Amino acid sequence: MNDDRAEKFEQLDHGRSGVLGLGTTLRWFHDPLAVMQRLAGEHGPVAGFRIGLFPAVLVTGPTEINEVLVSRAADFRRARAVTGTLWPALREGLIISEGEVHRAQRAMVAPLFTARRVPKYVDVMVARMQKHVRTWQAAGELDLLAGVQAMMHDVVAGLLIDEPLEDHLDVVDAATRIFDWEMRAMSRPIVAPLNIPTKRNRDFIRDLALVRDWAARMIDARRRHPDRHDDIVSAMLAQRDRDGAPMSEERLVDEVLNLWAAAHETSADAMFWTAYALSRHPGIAERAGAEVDRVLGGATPTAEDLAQLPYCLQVFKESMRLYPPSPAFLREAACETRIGDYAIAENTIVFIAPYVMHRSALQYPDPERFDPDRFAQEADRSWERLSYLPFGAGEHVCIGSALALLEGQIFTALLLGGGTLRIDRDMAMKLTINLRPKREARAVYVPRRRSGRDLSRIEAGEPR
Ligand code: HEM
Repeated sequence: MNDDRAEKFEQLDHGRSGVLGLGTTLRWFHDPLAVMQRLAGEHGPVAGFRIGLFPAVLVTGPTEINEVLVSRAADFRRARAVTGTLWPALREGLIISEGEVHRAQRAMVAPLFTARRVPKYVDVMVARMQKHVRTWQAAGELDLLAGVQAMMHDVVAGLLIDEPLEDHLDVVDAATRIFDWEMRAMSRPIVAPLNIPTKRNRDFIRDLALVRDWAARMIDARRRHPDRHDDIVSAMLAQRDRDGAPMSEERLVDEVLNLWAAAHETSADAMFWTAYALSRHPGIAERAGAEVDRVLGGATPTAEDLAQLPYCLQVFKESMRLYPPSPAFLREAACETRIGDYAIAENTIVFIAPYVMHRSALQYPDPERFDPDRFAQEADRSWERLSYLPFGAGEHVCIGSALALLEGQIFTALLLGGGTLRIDRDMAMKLTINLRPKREARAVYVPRRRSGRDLSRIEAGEPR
């Protein structure tokens, strides 16, 4: 333990074990979001419970979350249940690596995603998102989750490799199935190990080989012709560590898969919930739409325009408060330690739940209300550092947060530039690894009129 005063901390009650404790475990797999809310309501920011035989703790207070992720992070490692399940797909990339491997890899990749560098990617994001939003407008109706997932594959693949997605559709399909396999594996109590040849497992192994082979070819093409490409894979190839060595071939392939997985799933869910929140709050959509009209006047947004669209960014941030794409993430106590007032035994599973903290009245006045003004530039936002964690914190904090904020702001502007979505019912949420809608969300795209013109007909590049 990194603190030798352990004896003064309370023992955490994990409830009953064995068959008697089965109720919480079953409820957890049925509806983890509800169980988390209940546990935090009954026991406060550090709540003990059990998943099957394993002692677990739910951490939902800002100070206590900060202990786990930042100030006492050395006492907590990635949960082995997660790393074991995800290893075949993600291997030694950033998402599940730890220690020296993680630090070295992060030092190579982080410079590509700084707030100064990411505006370079705006044009790719705009072009690819605009194509999809226009298709929705033309169709008039869509399955919103499928729509944003396709859009974000296009965006993320376009950032990784500067080639048309249409030339790589088999790879996108395989990547989609790999990510689905991961989501499923993470949200089931029992999963058939990969060496059992179920159809799902055989498909997964085949898909993985296809995507890794594709990534290796993309890397090779960029290694042979460094001047022909300007994308993230080329930028990773050009990176050097402290000793001047490049990333190995294996690590590069791992990282392509890691970045694609990390960037795609979370971003697609963030776009889904933003569009959904706007559809349920027409007044806020109207206000953001007026900002878009004033600044863009129907033209395609550029990196310079984004500073003039603060309310679109506020909308996106508030959507990630109420609907954090990563509602809970996992750690495991690497030694005997403590969280808040409680002693924590080695190997205890630790759930960190921004979802619960973001909806707590202790942190946010009227927490269930969708109110982008919480994030207004002139508002007091001193709470943001500790109480708002859609991107996590500490050494594993999201490497793509600056990019994700741009994506969300651009998406909001593009969506509202042409109209707004209408979804006629409240969507229930479910937790996979991410926050997903429980059921299909059919959305109707309603074109908006500005100054007597039908915005859905305004083409890119029209003078403002
Ligand atoms: C709205 C979109 C996004 C959300 C909500 C999000 C959320 C998160 C969270 C909560 C973590 C930390 C998990 C933990 O501590 O266990 C994380 C890590 C990570 N994210 Fe994101 N993310 C988003 C977009 C992106 C994008 C666009 C990229 C790619 C450029 C990305 C790449 C990563 C990577 C590589 C990690 C692992 C970092 C490490 O452990 O060093 N994410 N993300």
